[in-house]
Amino acid sequence: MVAVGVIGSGAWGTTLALLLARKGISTTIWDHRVERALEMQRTRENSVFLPNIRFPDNLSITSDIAEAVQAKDLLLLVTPSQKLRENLRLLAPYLAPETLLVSASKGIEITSLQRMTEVIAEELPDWRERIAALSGPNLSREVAEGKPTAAVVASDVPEVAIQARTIITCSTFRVYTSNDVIGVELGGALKNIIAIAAGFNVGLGYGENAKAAIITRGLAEISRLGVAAGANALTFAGLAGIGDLIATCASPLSRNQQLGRRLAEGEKLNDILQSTHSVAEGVSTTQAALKLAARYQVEMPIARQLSLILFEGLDPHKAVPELMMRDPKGELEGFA
Ligand SMILES: NC(=O)c1ccc[n+]([C@@H]2O[C@H](COP(=O)([O-])OP(=O)(O)OC[C@H]3O[C@@H](n4cnc5c(N)ncnc54)[C@H](O)[C@@H]3O)[C@@H](O)[C@H]2O)c1
Ligand SMILES: O=P(O)(O)OC[C@H](O)CO
Repeated sequence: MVAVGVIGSGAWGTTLALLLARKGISTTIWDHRVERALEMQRTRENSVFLPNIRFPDNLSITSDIAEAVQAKDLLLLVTPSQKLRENLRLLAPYLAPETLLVSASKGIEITSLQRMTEVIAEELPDWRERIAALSGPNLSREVAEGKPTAAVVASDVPEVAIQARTIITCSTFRVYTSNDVIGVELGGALKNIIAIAAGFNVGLGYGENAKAAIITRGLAEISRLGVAAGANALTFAGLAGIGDLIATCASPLSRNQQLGRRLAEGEKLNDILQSTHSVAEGVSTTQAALKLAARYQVEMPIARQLSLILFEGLDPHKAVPELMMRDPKGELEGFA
């Protein structure tokens, strides 16, 4: 029988655990805090991130990392991206040689500028050939409620992507495979920057034209950096690219979009971050993306203006005209 461990019990880790358990897979979800694990065991729900969605009986919750990791066919790594490395170090002693490692986190490690699968490969070199990344337009609440959703799992090793797809796919969650790990991971991470910008659009009361411009010019920015980093440009026309941009820029369920809206409405970044347990990956990804953009010498004007607003106090009302009045350009400049 297939057994899966899920490292990280936020909204997405819990949702993926629910999907797998509902499919009949023996699933163990790990929370790094004993008291939260005990509470979920007792109440059989994740009242913080997914209230009123009951856990199936074959979903176990633990704060014992060995129990979550030992004898698993697949481990889903779903921590905030800046916390992945420390968790890999914690789980490494218990990992079986045949376990597949699938990252479902969407971010870039700010200290190393590595994608999540690069962090995994560096920390766990013996599992190099067993790593994959899962991404796509996957707002957790909709997935947990069983609404039809599609995603993509990418690996350098085709059989690994296929094995992961077989384990994760179910009647409400259709998983495609890809061999473009760079594109799938960068699409998922970088769209969070654009989702924050889309939140500004909501908060500032701009309309649908502006939203469409943010999505399409955001896609141009993501694609420029992605291709320079080695991704296949076509990946950004797929689920991990435009697909995820549409979902997060359109839906008020997106935490990154919510953060942008609240900033535009006058709240301070630190106050917003302190007011929530949820991770808005776009904040750290904006910093990481601009460093990568400098490395690859590509322009990311939306990310740059967002960074000035987030970290240097630029007034969003000034940021937008500055963005609009940059040097005129051809639409496809920077691609050829
Ligand atoms: N929520 C979604 O809809 C969704 C969908 C796809 C991908 N993701 C990605 O999944 C990742 C996790 O997001 P989420 O939405 O599940 O989280 P969340 O924002 O709902 O909650 C954060 C989680 O991180 C945990 N955490 C904090 N510090 C930790 C540590 N040191 N070690 C382990 N866990 C720690 C918290 O306990 C909490 O469970 C992010 O990279 C996110 O972008 C989220
Ligand atoms: O809520 P967000 O903004 O972290 O987005 C969640 C998912 O990444 C959507 O695909």
